[in-house]
Amino acid sequence: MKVILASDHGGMNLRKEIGSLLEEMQIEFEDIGCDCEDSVDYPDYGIPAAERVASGEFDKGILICGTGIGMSISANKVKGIRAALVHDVFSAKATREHNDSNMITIGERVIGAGLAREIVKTWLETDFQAGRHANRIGKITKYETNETL
Ligand SMILES: O=C(CO)[C@H](O)[C@H](O)[C@H](O)COP(=O)(O)O
Repeated sequence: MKVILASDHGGMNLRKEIGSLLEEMQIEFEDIGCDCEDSVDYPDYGIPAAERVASGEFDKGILICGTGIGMSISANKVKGIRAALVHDVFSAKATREHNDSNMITIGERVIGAGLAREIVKTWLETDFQAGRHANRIGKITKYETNETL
């Protein structure tokens, strides 16, 4: 599995923590920044990361900003991306099983590093259940490709 990791200035510390987790889990990943002391704009990191997941270069992506919301909005503008904003372990599992989310977004200003690590670990280790959930994702994909439902 190949993972891309990005944040704005509001998510930089948690991004480094999640990078350490990925190393511990021996998961291949690329950290595209930011390397910012100053303020940056989350779409400048979230959209390029999402494009690289949508293209198939990476299997999954993890995006962090202050709340996770800006990154979620940005990533979900990219066709083929299902970015889930998650701040609890139950949702981390459910969004893999039900939504086949290919990106997760987290807010460094919302939860602590310990919970964020549990969330990411659960999210990476949970498989999509397909079945009825695949039909629902198929409808989203159809809408994205301008087909009628
Ligand atoms: O997009 C966000 C809010 O939905 C992110 O949390 C950003 O990190 C945040 O807006 C940055 O805020 P700042 O006051 O510029 O540090």
